[in-house]
Amino acid sequence: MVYIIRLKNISKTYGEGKVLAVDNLNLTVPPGEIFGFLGPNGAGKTTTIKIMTGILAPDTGEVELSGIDLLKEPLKAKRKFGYVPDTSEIFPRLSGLEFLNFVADVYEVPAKLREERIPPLLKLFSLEGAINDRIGSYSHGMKQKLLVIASLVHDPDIWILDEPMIGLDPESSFNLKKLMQDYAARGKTVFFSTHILEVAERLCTTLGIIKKGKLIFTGTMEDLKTQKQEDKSLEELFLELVRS
Ligand SMILES: Nc1ncnc2c1ncn2[C@@H]1O[C@H](COP(=O)(O)OP(=O)(O)OP(=O)(O)O)[C@@H](O)[C@H]1O
Repeated sequence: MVYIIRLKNISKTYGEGKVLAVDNLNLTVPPGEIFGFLGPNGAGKTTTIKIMTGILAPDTGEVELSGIDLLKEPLKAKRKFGYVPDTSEIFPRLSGLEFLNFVADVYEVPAKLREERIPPLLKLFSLEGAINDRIGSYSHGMKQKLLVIASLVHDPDIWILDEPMIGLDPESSFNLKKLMQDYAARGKTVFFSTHILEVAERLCTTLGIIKKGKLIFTGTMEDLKTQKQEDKSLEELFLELVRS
């Protein structure tokens, strides 16, 4: 089996070892999946995503993205993914377009490809009219959409999003979900965290559930129903799992 994302024995503590945020986590994702990462508040989702994207170093363990060891070859591995963080704090003095060009410069995206990729995304998220305005004047949702577009300028193999639907209006949220599906249909991989279980149930091809830093389930919705021997909604099964 070929995996595009592989986390091996990842552990992470905060506060000089007092808080065990991620506890010996193992996770693999094959290409072409839409992987939904679920778990209660404080379960370790953001910490795992920050480790997966090289923002935080794990105490122990290995991260492999597209076959590249993130800890040994960070720059090479970081080219493989686009990342949408759970905060939308971006340079307030830059215009939206300056920010997108800055990101495209970092990833060395040629002008021709920028011209191909950026305008359709601006149109999709209705940002064309604001693209020359300073980011400081944007609403939370507009910043979020700009970050989504920025994460795709280099057309990465892996798209990692932390709580991406928060603050998006219904149309933008719909467009984002469609974009995720189109992306996976091209054989690429989407990994995102969410608390919106209806979205996860409809959109994800694989689910991962984390509780107190441990992965307590990975598989399809069907696998979850089989494991629990119950034909219930994801919401009901999820609550049963995390309460037990
Ligand atoms: N910088 C930090 N310093 C100390 N503890 C932290 C820090 N960041 C996270 N934690 C703790 O680590 C644990 C995991 O947090 P994390 O943010 O990864 O969870 P999460 O699943 O993303 O939660 P949420 O759904 O609320 O966003 C929690 O107990 C949290 O309080």
